[in-house]
Amino acid sequence: MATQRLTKHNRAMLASALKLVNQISADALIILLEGASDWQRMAEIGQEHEFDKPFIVAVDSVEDLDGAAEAGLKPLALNKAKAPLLERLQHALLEAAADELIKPNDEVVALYGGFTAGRLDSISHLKLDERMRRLSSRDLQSLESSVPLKTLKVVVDLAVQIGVEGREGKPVGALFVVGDTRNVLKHASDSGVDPFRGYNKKSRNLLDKKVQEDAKEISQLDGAFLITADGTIERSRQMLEVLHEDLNMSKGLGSRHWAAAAITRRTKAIAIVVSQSTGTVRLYQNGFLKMQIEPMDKGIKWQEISFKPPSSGGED
Ligand SMILES: Nc1ncnc2c1ncn2[C@@H]1O[C@H](COP(=O)(O)OP(=O)(O)OP(=O)(O)O)[C@@H](O)[C@H]1O
Repeated sequence: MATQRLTKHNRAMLASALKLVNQISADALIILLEGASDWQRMAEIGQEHEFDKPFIVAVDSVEDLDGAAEAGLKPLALNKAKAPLLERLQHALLEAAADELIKPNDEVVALYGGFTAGRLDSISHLKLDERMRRLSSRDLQSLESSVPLKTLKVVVDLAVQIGVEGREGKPVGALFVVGDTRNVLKHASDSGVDPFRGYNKKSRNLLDKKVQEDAKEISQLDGAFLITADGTIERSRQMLEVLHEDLNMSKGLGSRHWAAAAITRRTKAIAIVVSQSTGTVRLYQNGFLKMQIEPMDKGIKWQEISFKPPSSGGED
């Protein structure tokens, strides 16, 4: 377990950051830490400054956050231990937005160690822009699907990772069809040996990090993943056979994207596709493109597509 001591220096920096939030009427404080800290003492320093805004503490591992919520802080697990500082900071903001701790256009004060290990030596005043909206789980909620938000977020995050990282230095595409699995199965057939078949449900659940890593490996193979609403991989390597005739798709999208849109037209499933050529993640529902996420350098940006019903012969 990693720790970060609340030294005299770190306490003084925390006090300055809290004062700054109050002085400039910022909306939240986010502290990037190297590990577990004295959460109780931190919360007390907050109280001493009459701090009543979101007090977010971000560390890499969820175990290090034990007791933070109980102390009245807002814990965030980043799982980004080896990433450069800016990426971790960006990720923390994105996660905080996704958890709706901060909002688009909010002003946030960030406290972190930029130069020396163990020392909170830097304070930034950040103005969030509209881009944050793209990360809100509200976008996923607005889909009004019977698939729980938790499952959708996990699959979208996994798809984004596949799009950004690829596999063994090569770009990889993927297709996840989530929910309404009974009906989706009527349009699916094996495209090869399914490596998940025969395993118990627990070892096929995408909420488990290990299973996510397995899915990344298998995404190199042809075909789609069929995921139940609770996140279980019901099948992988599935070829979907669905009629495309009443779909309007952007030019340049190939058969994987057509299959994704088409299956959501015929069933209540949501399809999440990673394009092998661009790393872009697209989410389809009812045959329509509902969300598009572009990979940007190492970070991610969410981009909401405004919903436009197709006109005859037009494009989506
Ligand atoms: N009907 C389908 N069901 C499941 N998977 C499919 C289907 N059609 C294509 N795929 C998968 O998509 C892969 C790429 O196909 P294609 O290049 O036509 O898709 P694309 O939409 O252009 O996607 P990309 O942007 O990733 O290239 C195929 O090798 C196959 O694994």
